[in-house]
Amino acid sequence: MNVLEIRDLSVDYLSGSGAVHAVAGVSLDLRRGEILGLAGESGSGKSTLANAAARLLRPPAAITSGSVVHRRQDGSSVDVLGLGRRELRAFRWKELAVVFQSAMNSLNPVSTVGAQIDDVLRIHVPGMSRKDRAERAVELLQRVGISADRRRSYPHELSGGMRQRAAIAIALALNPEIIIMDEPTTALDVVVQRDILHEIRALREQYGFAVLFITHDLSLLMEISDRIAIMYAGRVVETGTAKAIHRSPRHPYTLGLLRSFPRLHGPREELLGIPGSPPDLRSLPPGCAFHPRCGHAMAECSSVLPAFEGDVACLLNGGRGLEDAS
Ligand SMILES: Nc1ncnc2c1ncn2[C@@H]1O[C@H](COP(=O)(O)OP(=O)(O)OP(=O)(O)O)[C@@H](O)[C@H]1O
Repeated sequence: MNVLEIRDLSVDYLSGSGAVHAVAGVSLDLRRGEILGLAGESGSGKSTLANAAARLLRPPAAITSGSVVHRRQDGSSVDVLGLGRRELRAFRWKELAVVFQSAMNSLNPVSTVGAQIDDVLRIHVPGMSRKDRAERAVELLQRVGISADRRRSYPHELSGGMRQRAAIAIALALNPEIIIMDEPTTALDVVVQRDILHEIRALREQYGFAVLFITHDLSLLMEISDRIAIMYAGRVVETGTAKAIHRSPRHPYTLGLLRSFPRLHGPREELLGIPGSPPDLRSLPPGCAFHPRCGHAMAECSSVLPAFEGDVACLLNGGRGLEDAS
């Protein structure tokens, strides 16, 4: 069952030199309780897509088409793009929370982490006593591996990893069904990063929230995601279980991404990278936007836009993409 359904979503950044089509007709489901990884090179539209789903876009960004629907556990649903300001305030934190790349951007520098959790609880759970809020704050911090006495710390007094944990604790405060994490650990060193990611998985088991997890690092995503969606030039070009994407990527771009990151386990392989650079989103090449960089491109790839069929948008092998990439 889905908890979030994105349908045919398009987002432009309007600028003097023409509209940047950052997200172009994306349809994507986030299933209840899953960790869905969203990967793609810088500029492929991952953050724009996530921010649109969380209603965090600001001008010059404009949603030009599509819908985002949150399906609640009780069977009711929320038209996210149609929410008014007041409804939006209730929706955020309670039903959907976001953790950003830099915890410094999500945390308030002049307030202790305990006070910030308290704020969320005070505003959203009016009947909750001060004592219960304090207890809940301690419980949340402990859940993410921060000791109770740290609740009196200001963000600048914490390490980068601790700040990120604190941001996650705040996101968990109201038990949302959806958490969007935009490169939440990118700024951290690899060991801290992996610790936090494994903790997110453990918390997910406990609380059952679904995560839309964004990073450009596919090998990291493989470790923690149940399913993965790959974006290129504003479109989702492949989706699949982490296992399937790892074993047999169908889109040549996915294969290129896989080969551009060192593996965390297994034999060392030469890193190949993807030749060329992503296209200008103001004027995409005709056909498949990846064709100028694709080692498998056929003549028709430069004129026919591949439809997203099954799990992949690629014209190879009658629309099935790569048959065997191993
Ligand atoms: N405020 C803006 N005005 C104009 N263009 C923008 C703006 N913000 C983002 N873009 C463009 O939209 C495209 C998608 O950006 P987005 O940040 O969503 O990609 P991303 O895949 O999340 O990249 P990254 O991994 O670098 O965050 C990029 O080409 C970017 O330059």
